[in-house]
Amino acid sequence: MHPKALLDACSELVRLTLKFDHPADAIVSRFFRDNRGLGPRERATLAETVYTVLRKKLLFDHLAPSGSGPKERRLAILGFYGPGDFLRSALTDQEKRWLDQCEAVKPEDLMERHRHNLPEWLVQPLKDQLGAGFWPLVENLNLGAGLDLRVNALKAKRADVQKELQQAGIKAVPTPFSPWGLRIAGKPALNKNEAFLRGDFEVQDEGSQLLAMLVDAKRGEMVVDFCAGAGGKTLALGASMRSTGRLYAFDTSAHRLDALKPRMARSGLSNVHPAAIAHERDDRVKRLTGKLDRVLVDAPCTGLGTLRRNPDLKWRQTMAGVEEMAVKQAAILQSASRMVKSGGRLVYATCSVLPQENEAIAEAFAAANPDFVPLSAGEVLAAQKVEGAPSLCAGGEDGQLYLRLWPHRHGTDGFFAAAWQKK
Ligand SMILES: C[S@@+](CC[C@H](N)C(=O)[O-])C[C@H]1O[C@@H](n2cnc3c(N)ncnc32)[C@H](O)[C@@H]1O
Repeated sequence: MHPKALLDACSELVRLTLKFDHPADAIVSRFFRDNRGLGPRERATLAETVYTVLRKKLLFDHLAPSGSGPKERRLAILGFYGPGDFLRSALTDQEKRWLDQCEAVKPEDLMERHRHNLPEWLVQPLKDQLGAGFWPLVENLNLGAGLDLRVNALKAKRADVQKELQQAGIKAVPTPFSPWGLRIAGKPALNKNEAFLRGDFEVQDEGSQLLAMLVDAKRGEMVVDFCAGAGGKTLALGASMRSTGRLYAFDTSAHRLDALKPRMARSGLSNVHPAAIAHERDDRVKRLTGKLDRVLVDAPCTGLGTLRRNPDLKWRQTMAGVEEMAVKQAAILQSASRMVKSGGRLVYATCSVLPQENEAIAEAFAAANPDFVPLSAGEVLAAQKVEGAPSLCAGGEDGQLYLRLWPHRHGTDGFFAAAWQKK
């Protein structure tokens, strides 16, 4: 594609994304579906340009007014993903001079907001938690996320999958904490890979794998994945149960559960029972009162732990939205907890980094439910020989009560999890 045409396409995609009426990944996928002639390189340029604009929106909004032409074009020029001379061949002389000026701006001369590119309401909660770690997080969020795989322990060994990928020209290294994880450099297409089609692995962030380890579902047990969605964690739980026992995958979205079905077929699991529920107090839930060995509540959340891959979320969420979400999270956790049997385990998890969705929910639940005894996430993971388990945790007297993962510290998305045992 000619550089000018590619820049025009980038500008159009930036324009569509900045309406914020749908998630950026959905808008990008739709754009690709509508423009089937785009090659892999052009797609990469388009997607990365849009994601850079979303990541650095405050800075680019600050620089854009000094240029001319449609705003989305100026933003696409600033965020363009690709060689500088390729981009410059699409620009007018005036645009080239403007871009030179923008590139000459030194970070130290910028205001703080133009360096962190975060909405104000999100800055303080992050600074309060991270102190000096705030800026390393900011830098990490700009790098984008890697690609992690979870090897399906039911079907394959990690070393064998690693070798097979290597033979297919894909370099993968074991993840540092999860015994099932492989981390891949770049973003190779995997959906036609033979090992993938055989069900030997799934794409899953190492953080999600660690959540499944915290649940530690065993052979023959009765387990519920309460907010199963497309079943990422369901599949990990099913494999750790070695496809025995009974694993219910509940979700209010039948549409999301539908996406679990082909994954289940590949995985070889025969113990998974997906079921759409109307809400968290559904009759299905009531019928299982006191019957479950393990219940995972992977609660709906703001997703602010996934900003590396979903940078639009910081512009699509608000503090009012967080508060609304917290009410829902508390209600789901309370209702799901009724299914746990005496001696059983309850795990509450989010992919958010905000205490309002995490510690606050866990603390309020613990205070209202003295029959649930908090478990130390650090101890649960150390018992499964997760290396450096305490470094993955925070909270409680010994700093090991909750699983608390951060992109800049652990190379995963941001995750929180709390676990309890029912008396
Ligand atoms: C964080 S996502 C789950 C991701 C999934 N566990 C995975 O690993 O791929 C949260 C899910 O909660 C579901 N949900 C929202 N409200 C719910 C409710 N009241 N009861 C059960 N599920 C709910 C959403 O449809 C969404 O799929």
